Amino acid sequence: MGAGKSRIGHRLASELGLPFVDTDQRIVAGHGPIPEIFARDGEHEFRRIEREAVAAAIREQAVVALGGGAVLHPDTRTDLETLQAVTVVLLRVDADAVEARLAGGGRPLLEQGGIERWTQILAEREPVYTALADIDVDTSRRPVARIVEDITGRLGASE
Ligand SMILES: Nc1ncnc2c1ncn2[C@@H]1O[C@H](COP(=O)(O)OP(=O)(O)O)[C@@H](O)[C@H]1O
Ligand SMILES: O=C(O)C1=C[C@@H](OP(=O)(O)O)[C@@H](O)[C@H](O)C1
Ligand SMILES: [Mg+2]
Repeated sequence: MGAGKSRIGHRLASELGLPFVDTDQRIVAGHGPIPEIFARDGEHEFRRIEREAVAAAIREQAVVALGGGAVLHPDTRTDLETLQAVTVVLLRVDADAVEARLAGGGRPLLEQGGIERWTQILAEREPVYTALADIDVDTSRRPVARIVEDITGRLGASE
C-alpha cells in the first residue's frame, strides 16, 4: 500500500505501449468502493472477489497493478510463480516516504493503526513479495519517471 503500484503501473504501460489494468479499479467498477466491500462483506469476501479480478488480469497482455494483499491468495502466488509470460515487479518504499502517500485514505486495513499497522503488514508480507519478485525497485525518494526508466531498462535486460 502506497509503494506506487497504481501510479507507476499506469506510466509504465504508456511507456511500453501496453494496456494498463488496475485490479482494484476493476473491483470498484464491479462491486463498489473497496472500503464499502470490507465493511459490508468482510476481508475474506474481498479476497475472493480480488482473486477473480487478478486471475483474469494477469492472463492479459498488459501492465497490471495488483493490490498489496493480492498475494495472500495461494492461487495468485502459484500463478505469479508459474505463468511464464508474467514478470513480477516489486515496488518497495520505506515508512518515512510512504506516510505522506497514504494521506488520501481509502485503504480499510489502515483505518486503524496508520503507519504502525502499515509497517506490521509489510513485515508479514515481505518474504512473500521478495520470493515472487523478478525485478525489485526502491521507490522511496525517486520521481516516477526515473522509476519507470529503471524498470524498462531492467525489463530489456531480462529478455
Ligand atoms: N515515486 C513517487 N514519489 C512520490 N509520490 C508517489 C510516487 N509513486 C506514487 N506516489 C503517490 O503515492 C500515492 C500512492 O500511490 P499508488 O500508486 O496509489 O500506490 P499503491 O497502488 O502501491 O498503493 C499516490 O498519491 C501517488 O501519486
Ligand atoms: O494491501 C492490501 O491488503 C490492500 C491494498 C490496496 O491496494 P494498494 O496496494 O494499491 O493500495 C487494496 O487492494 C485494498 O485496500 C487492500
Ligand atoms: Mg493501487
